[in-house]
Amino acid sequence: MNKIYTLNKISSKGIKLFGENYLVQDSLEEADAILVRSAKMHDMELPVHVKAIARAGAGVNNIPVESCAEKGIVVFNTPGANANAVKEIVIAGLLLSSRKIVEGINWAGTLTENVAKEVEAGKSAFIGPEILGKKLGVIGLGAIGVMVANAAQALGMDVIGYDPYISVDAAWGISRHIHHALSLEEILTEADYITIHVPLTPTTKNMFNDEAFAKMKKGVRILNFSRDTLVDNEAILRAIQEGIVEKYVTDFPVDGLIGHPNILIIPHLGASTPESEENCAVMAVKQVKDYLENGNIVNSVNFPQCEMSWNAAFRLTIIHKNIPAMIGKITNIIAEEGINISDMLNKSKGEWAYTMIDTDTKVTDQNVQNILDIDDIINVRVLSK
Ligand SMILES: NC(=O)c1ccc[n+]([C@@H]2O[C@H](COP(=O)([O-])OP(=O)(O)OC[C@H]3O[C@@H](n4cnc5c(N)ncnc54)[C@H](O)[C@@H]3O)[C@@H](O)[C@H]2O)c1
Ligand SMILES: O=C(O)[C@H](O)COP(=O)(O)O
Repeated sequence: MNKIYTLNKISSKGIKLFGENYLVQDSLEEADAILVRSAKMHDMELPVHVKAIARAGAGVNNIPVESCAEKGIVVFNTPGANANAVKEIVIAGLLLSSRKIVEGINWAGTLTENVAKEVEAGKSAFIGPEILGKKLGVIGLGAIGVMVANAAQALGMDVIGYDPYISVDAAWGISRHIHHALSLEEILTEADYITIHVPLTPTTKNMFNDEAFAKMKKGVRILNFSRDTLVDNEAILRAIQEGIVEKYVTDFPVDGLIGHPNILIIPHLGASTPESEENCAVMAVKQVKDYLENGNIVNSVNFPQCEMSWNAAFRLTIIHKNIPAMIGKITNIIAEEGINISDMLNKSKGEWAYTMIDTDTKVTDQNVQNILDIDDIINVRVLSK
């Protein structure tokens, strides 16, 4: 029986897919895998029985990805599974940043008498420009950025996108009407609206700082549905004060920004639709099951994509450092006991590698230990059909 610890509430549509050989629990005790959304895991002790963590969502900055790799814990996410939900809220954010809809609704809610007359007399305080024909800069053209760029272009915006690491799949999906910016500077200096869709990493942290705001057009509207600290909050407050930023729409409430008239704060609702919660849960559960049962790795952020059809009786999966002569050392141990390898796959990602070896005869416990004893082997699992 595999045990799964759910650190956040995960859609039941996904949980049901585990089936009867799994126990889904709200404790870490003997857990083989953890399902998580935004819960912070950096201070968690992860015991040796944890083999996998699946983030039902995109951002993995809440998970200690590198130290998990060192412990042989495979971390998964669910690329694209919530992208449409985020695209829709970003389009709403674009309109809210422009038209004073929230401000107008709040004001109308305060009226008590002669409401129709008061509305007509007071509504001119809530004028805001149309987005048609305005220039939108999209930073990060991944699953979300591409969808946002295409949707904004379909609404009549002039869209420029910037992503120096764009994937081939994302490039295929982008409308030919989107202008490809060759530098971040181009977006910062030209756009009337800027939306940011990059992961939070040490290099993207505070990407929007004083220097970046100084390059922007006066009256620019900024949308941040990616992560709080991509934007330096002190710097954006200064940019608002100086009249550079007209409106900041963010999905990340933090101290110091609440209640500011030029800032609209949404309580991290980007992925909060039934559809995306289900998509993320289903994808996360399928990936964890496939890893625990078959050893396949799909959509990991710390280990390589590694999938192999399984026709033999046994499978060894080995997590190790990506260094020379490792395969030879492992296969020598298996060959010593006269076992034939019927299929094998080895892939690497950065400093980590993963090897799958299928055999019809079970590798003895002693030889599994001998493999484990090789320097830079992190863990070995023996799976049987
Ligand atoms: N508000 C929400 O609820 C919500 C929901 C989903 C995702 N997110 C956030 O949005 C981020 C993006 O999600 P996604 O699904 O599009 O991820 P993704 O991995 O598909 O796309 C990210 C893109 O950013 C690009 N990129 C990385 N560094 C860059 C840089 N310095 N300049 C320009 N481009 C850069 C990458 O090449 C990639 O194409 C996530 O990491 C997460 O933090 C928020
Ligand atoms: O990175 C993500 O997928 C989003 O920030 C969604 O977070 P959530 O699953 O906590 O809503």
